[in-house]
Amino acid sequence: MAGQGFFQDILDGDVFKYYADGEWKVSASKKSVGITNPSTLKTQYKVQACTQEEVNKAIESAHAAQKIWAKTPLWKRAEALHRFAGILKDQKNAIAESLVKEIAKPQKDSVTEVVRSGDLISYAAEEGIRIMAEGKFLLSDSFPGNGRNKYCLASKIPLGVVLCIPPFNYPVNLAVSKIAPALITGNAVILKPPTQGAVSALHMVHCAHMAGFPKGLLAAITGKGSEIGDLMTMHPGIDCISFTGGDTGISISKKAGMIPLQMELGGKDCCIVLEDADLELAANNVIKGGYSYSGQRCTAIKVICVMESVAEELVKKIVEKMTKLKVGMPEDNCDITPVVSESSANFIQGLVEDAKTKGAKFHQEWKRENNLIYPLLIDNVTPDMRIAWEEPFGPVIPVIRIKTVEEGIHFCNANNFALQGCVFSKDINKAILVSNAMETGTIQINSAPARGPDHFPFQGLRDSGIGTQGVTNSIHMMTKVKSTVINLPVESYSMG
Ligand SMILES: NC(=O)C1=CN([C@@H]2O[C@H](COP(=O)(O)OP(=O)(O)OC[C@H]3O[C@@H](n4cnc5c(N)ncnc54)[C@H](OP(=O)(O)O)[C@@H]3O)[C@@H](O)[C@H]2O)C=CC1
Ligand SMILES: O=C(O)[C@H](O)COP(=O)(O)O
Repeated sequence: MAGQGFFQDILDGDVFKYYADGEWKVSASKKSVGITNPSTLKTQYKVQACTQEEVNKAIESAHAAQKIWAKTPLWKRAEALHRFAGILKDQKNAIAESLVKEIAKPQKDSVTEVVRSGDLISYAAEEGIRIMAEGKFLLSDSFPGNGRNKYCLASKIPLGVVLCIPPFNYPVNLAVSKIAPALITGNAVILKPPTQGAVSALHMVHCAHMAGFPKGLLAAITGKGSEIGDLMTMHPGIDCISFTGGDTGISISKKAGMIPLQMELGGKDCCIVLEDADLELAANNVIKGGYSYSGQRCTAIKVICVMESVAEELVKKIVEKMTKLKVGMPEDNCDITPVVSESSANFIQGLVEDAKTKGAKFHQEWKRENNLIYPLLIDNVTPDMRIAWEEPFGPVIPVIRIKTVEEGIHFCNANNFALQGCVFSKDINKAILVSNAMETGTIQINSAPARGPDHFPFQGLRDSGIGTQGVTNSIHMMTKVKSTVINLPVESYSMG
């Protein structure tokens, strides 16, 4: 049960506390925010609705703690992160339970998310030591007109306080993907968990608490993003924002000050299937890459552009494999579980109805039971249909039949989103040419799009984000350069 046993300190009655100054606290607001279980439609958990004063205080404490943390030896920082990772993985089943109940993630995927998060933390600890231990030594006479009378020692230093805002679909993994790089580089962290996913995130934070970080270094402030989000993203005490989510990120980028931003937003990942593709492989990847977690992944396949000569055969294979998808509840490890909210389900339904009205071919009947949407493959999709361009974030995939490869590349590049994509072909040379033409952050050749493994660079272009994630890139992004120049009275080689 959430908030029990190892986690008993984080619960106050039926409301989970927020975390600041190294303690679990009850907000002065005396208000809470309900978290609806997507499967039961009932309030599953409640979290504190924190106040502006509590936001201000947490950021103030974070700055104080960060000064001390920045002076903590790198190996000690790494040790604390390894402890955090170990405790988190020990608690994988308890945290998985809250993931199942607040975001309807299948139980097996929920456990995987927690284990993957522990691995990411440990990797960040080691990668961070290597990166932060290295600086740069420059000689002045390497630039024309200069003698060798200046030695420049350049090193990486922390930014200060990093605001980490993860989304509902990975409230643990996409939180630690921000928190771990921030901490190993000597920053403090303010975490604003997604409302749906907040309890899982708070359980993760308790593992960090038990690992023994300095008081105030990490805070978890709960409350609706629409209510306290601006307070945090526009706060003068925030030195960096790392955000993953929807187009909220675009509005945040317009409000934030002169600070480094790392934004990973939506995606419309295009799957181009060429005539020489291994269609069995392609079909298997559409199933795995398009329908897992009910398509609620920014890297999910969101449109298939298949050469018309092989379209019938590919569609037949996909449709047949779709019949094997288990539809039901996350507790039963079903493949297709309820989407995160009624509003999301309604949005998906809107896209489907639009496609129906405009003449798309449905290979399955539309079926919805509350937030549970049965998987659909919508064929003969044309550019006038919304689903050709918009991100359903649900178990619904459009198929566009193309006559030329260029048509597929056009669909990929004409979309506002540009996160990932994939191309299936047995000819690696052809696949590389197509990959190079697809203007997205990542292209997978002969496999479905995916963010993992988590040390790979991961970036969105256009409306899919700014900056690059992936452990190494996040570490670099959460630092700035400090130069110390030693000025010699004469050229350093004057003697001898
Ligand atoms: N790129 C990706 O990996 C993901 C993309 N998405 C896209 O986003 C859409 C909506 O998903 P959702 O998770 O609701 O995404 P949102 O962008 O609405 O929320 C993402 C995070 O931002 C917070 N937030 C909301 N408003 C503000 C604000 N004004 N200032 C600061 N933080 C804020 C949310 O908190 P709160 O929950 O309290 O609102 C949540 O923690 C999806 O349909 C999908 O298209 C969603 C998830 C992952
Ligand atoms: O934001 C998301 O949805 C995730 O970055 C996708 O990660 P995954 O490819 O590992 O599911």
